[in-house]
Amino acid sequence: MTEETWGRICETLEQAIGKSNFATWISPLKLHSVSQGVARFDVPTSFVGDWVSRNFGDQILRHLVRHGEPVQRLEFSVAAPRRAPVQPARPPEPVADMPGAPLDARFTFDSFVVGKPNELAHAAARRVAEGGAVSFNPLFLYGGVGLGKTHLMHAIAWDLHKKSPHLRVVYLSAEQFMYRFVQALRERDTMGFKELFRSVDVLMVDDVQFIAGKDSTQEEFFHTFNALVDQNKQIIISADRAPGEIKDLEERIKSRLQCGLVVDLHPTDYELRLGILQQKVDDYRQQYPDLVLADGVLEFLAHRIVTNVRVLEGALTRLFAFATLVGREITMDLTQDCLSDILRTSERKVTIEEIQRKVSEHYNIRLSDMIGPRRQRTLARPRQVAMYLSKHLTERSLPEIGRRFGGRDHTTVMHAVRKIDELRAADSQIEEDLRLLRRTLEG
Ligand SMILES: Nc1ncnc2c1ncn2[C@@H]1O[C@H](COP(=O)(O)OP(=O)(O)OP(=O)(O)O)[C@@H](O)[C@H]1O
Repeated sequence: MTEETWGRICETLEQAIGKSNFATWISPLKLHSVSQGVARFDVPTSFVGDWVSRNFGDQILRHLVRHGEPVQRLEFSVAAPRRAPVQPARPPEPVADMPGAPLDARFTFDSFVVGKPNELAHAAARRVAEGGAVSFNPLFLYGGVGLGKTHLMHAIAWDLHKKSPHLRVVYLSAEQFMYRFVQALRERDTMGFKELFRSVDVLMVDDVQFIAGKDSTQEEFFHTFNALVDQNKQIIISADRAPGEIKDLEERIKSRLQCGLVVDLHPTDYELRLGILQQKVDDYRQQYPDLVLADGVLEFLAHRIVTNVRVLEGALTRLFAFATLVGREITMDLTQDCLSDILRTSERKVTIEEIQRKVSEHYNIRLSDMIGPRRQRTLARPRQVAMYLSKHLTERSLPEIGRRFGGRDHTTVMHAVRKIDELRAADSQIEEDLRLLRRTLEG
């Protein structure tokens, strides 16, 4: 199909669905190809693709057929990443034959919001991005889903590219590493594979937990790792958990991964979520200055969507798209309507029973002692911790919490909460225990 035909179809569509809808949804589509009954379009985001497919798919299909195109199906794929808030000055030239995956232009240090939960990871990433002498090798970033590990790795790569364009910086997922390795095995070119990976200056492998249990890939990864460390080349690794906790990962790899700096990206807190939302809004306003957002909407979202940043971003994108589509200001009502499914699944549903179970596991006491009458310190302290967490992570009242802890009085719960607050300030072990427990419970 020619551009001209698509142009004519667009004119008809614009009349049918109105200027504003057309500008929001159809203009961003780029016809990629029509072949074997499938018309393929590039879209700026998967959200736009889904929306167009659901709301305008039939109309587009009808028009294509009316213009003589034998199309039975439409396909939308994300062509280029969304515009970055601050674009890197110049995208890096891909190094010929390098095995890396492309970098996302949005994932830069400028667009990374720093808060308490990620400040250490951010500082370490910045340090590595400065280049120069390798101070810790590898840098191992870990944390739950969607907390910014990939973002930081890409940011390092962008910065290194900008500062030292000659450096061979390679970013890829552990899955891609395995895929390349299997391909090399199939083509009997493992030497080529080894040479390629050993010639990089900076290697970043994302989601390394993927190679756990995959014996020969682990073996190859281990040798690549050692060869690069011996040459004093920087390695950056990410995973969803600490090296020691990755099941089925060889011990020697675990210990290698622990040799450098291991940093944890903690689950986001309210302030960080709000900061990220504010940054996205500022970014969006550059494109749509007329965006009207009622007071309290961002605070509401930051409070309610605690799962991960990806979900938070998705919620905001949907809200923007919806508001643009219907030409309405983003009010609290619109937010609740439009995001009801996300809000439902993001509700924090920690129960007192869960807290009791996790806390007794953590302190290695019996669950029955959590609610039982015994009062020695080794049992009373975990019980107080569990009461404290029940107060902070559930909506239960003090009397209700007391009842669930073996029928204790609400003043006992109050005392426990106060006691743990005091201990937190004085005893870093308690603070660390609480951090870990919160993380497992909320994660
Ligand atoms: N601190 C932050 N500031 C701005 N954006 C963030 C931040 N943390 C995460 N994000 C955004 O959240 C999304 C998910 O982040 P990312 O892909 O880096 O997560 P991840 O930790 O690699 O997760 P996964 O383990 O699922 O791959 C990205 O769009 C990223 O830009």
